[in-house]
Amino acid sequence: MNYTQKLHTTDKKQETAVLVALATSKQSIEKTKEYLDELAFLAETSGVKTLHRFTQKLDKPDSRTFVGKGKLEEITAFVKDKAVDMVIFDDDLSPSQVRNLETELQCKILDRSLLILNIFSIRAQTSQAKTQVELAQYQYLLPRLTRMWSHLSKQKGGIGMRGPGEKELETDRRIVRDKISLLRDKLDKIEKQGFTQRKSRDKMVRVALVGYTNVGKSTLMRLVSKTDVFAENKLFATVDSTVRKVVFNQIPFLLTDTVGFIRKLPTTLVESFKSTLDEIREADLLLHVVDASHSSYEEQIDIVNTTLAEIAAADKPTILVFNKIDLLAASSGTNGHLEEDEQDTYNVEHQEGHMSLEGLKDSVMNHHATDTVFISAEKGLNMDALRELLLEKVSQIHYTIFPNYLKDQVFSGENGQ
Ligand SMILES: Nc1nc2c(ncn2[C@@H]2O[C@H](COP(=O)(O)OP(=O)(O)OP(=O)(O)O)[C@@H](O)[C@H]2O)c(=O)[nH]1
Ligand SMILES: [Mg+2]
Repeated sequence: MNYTQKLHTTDKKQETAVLVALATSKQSIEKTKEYLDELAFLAETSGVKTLHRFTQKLDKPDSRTFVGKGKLEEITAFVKDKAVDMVIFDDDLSPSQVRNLETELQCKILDRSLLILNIFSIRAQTSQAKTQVELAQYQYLLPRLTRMWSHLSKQKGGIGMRGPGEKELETDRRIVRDKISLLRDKLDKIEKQGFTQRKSRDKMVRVALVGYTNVGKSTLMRLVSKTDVFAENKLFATVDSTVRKVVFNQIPFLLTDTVGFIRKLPTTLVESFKSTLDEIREADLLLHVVDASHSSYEEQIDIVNTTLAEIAAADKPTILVFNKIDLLAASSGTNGHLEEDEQDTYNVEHQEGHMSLEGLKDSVMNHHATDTVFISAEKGLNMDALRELLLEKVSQIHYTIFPNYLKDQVFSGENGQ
């Protein structure tokens, strides 16, 4: 697909963007700024450089052009002056808004969903994940197939290019619908295989790592399962789920690393990733990993819980794992210290005004009734506490599901290793 063409750092010239978001009656200016940080990080993960951010206070988005007239002129001038490749909006735009904005700005117009879809398409490794992303992209595209929004236009490169005429559009829509049903069939087949695979693992307790993107799930997975799992300071480093067998004190369990969540995760993505998310839905225990150093960790917990509810995986036994405690303000003996140049600006920005580990613990005690543990997966801090809690929970579940486990082990002559 043309509009999903990968924006890579390998491109000769790095693509540039300006970001736009509104502070509305429902969204404070502080929140808006924070969302823009995240949007810039998403752009960076896509290989796009952010040159400037525009915010505007409006009660609600302008129905024609999202921002008001004056702000649009300001953005247009900047885009012309700096020959900016694209303007990225933090909220979804209607097809007519896209049309009007394209006419005015004369460059590519993207929204957060499209950016996330693009990153997923870069990251997907397995044929299942690739198919899921492609399905999500076509579903995103279908209602937006207007004159200005077609992927089937000539090979101009980049994402969100100008489209063809009305007649070709009808053909395009038909092609997209056919493609969607084809991809659904393909996914059905892959899912059937996956189901058989999962069934054959029935004899073990299943634990899934869940959490907001970039909180350290893969880092923790690597530490616990002692295997190489890809982790990176980028959003959505993991799109495919990985399963590893872990044995603690003779109790085996399966640990799954899963795709991270984010605010405004495109619904088409959640839908087409349903089967990957089955790993979460079918888990016996969730390790909900939280970036304790992020100023909005509470909101991120809420977003994860909401997404879990959407995929029918709420109300499972859960351990809240507060990670990255090495980045908290030093006041406790367990704190590690991170060299300043080891962190990128994103982390630094979010470190300002941070509470200490004690402050965090107090606040968590007051808000969360679930089991909690405070660790640093990167520095290996407090891992014993996590292991202990995990072992306790896993054994509980293990002996509930497999009451005859020990007996079976003895009679089959295995030692449970
Ligand atoms: N300082 C610090 N950094 C950490 C810690 N754990 C993970 N990180 C860093 O956080 C970044 C994200 O880690 P990942 O393990 O890729 O996070 P993830 O949750 O798997 O992210 P996605 O797959 O993108 O959802 C990486 O740069 C890690 O090195 C920690 O305890 N302390
Ligand atoms: Mg990951």
